[in-house]
Amino acid sequence: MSATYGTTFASLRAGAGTVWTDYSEHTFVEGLRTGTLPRASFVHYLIQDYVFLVHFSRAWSLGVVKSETLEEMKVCAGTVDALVNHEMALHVKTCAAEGITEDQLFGATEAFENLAYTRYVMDAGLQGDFLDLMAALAPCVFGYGEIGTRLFRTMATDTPYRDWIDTYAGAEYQEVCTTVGAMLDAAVTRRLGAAPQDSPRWDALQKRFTTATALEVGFWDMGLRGT
Ligand SMILES: Cc1ncc(C[n+]2csc(CCO)c2C)c(N)n1
Repeated sequence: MSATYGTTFASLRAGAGTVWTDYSEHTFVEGLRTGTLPRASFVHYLIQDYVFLVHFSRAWSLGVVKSETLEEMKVCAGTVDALVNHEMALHVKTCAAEGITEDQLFGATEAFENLAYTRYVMDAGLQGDFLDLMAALAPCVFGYGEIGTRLFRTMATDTPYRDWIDTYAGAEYQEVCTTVGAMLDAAVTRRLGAAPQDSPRWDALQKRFTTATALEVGFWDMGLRGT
């Protein structure tokens, strides 16, 4: 499954070891799949995730700044557009049904796990180059792609979280993952050559990816906790 998102992701995913499955098979994810996740946890997660996406849009915008090719720029700019003008709409729609307005979402107080993750990613990009930023962004993009695909195949037919699963399993989002995966492979080859794992930079990139994956685990934990 991960192979369809490119070889860089496949290597980083393998390098993250069990942290990857702690993320992609988290109890929160299992609750979405079976439908047993408490509604309050889901709504709490969505409110936090809205704020998360605001900051991820800023991080992808930094990707435009750090791009070295037009293709990199197009993918980053396209992701900012998709996030700000489309993906956040799922959050707005679901929260509106709970009586929560978009202004309230935008002004929500961030949980520490949320703050830690988004600012870690931003700092990776500010301190490093395009690859440092992409290594920190990658678990989010491909992880949700992988989770969406698996949940779509195995979900309980009556799970109330079908909209969420459909969003990430859908062709539109899967296409985003494929495009970002191809862009990432090209970006890595351009900067590190054909054997990137032999590069002195690889360990640092793997560390960024694994840390961002662990921060995804923390984000699910925060969602489950519901506070
Ligand atoms: C905690 C958390 N992690 C990942 C995603 C998924 N996601 C975040 S930005 C984006 C678009 C491409 O980068 C996608 C799919 C999320 N919503 N919340």
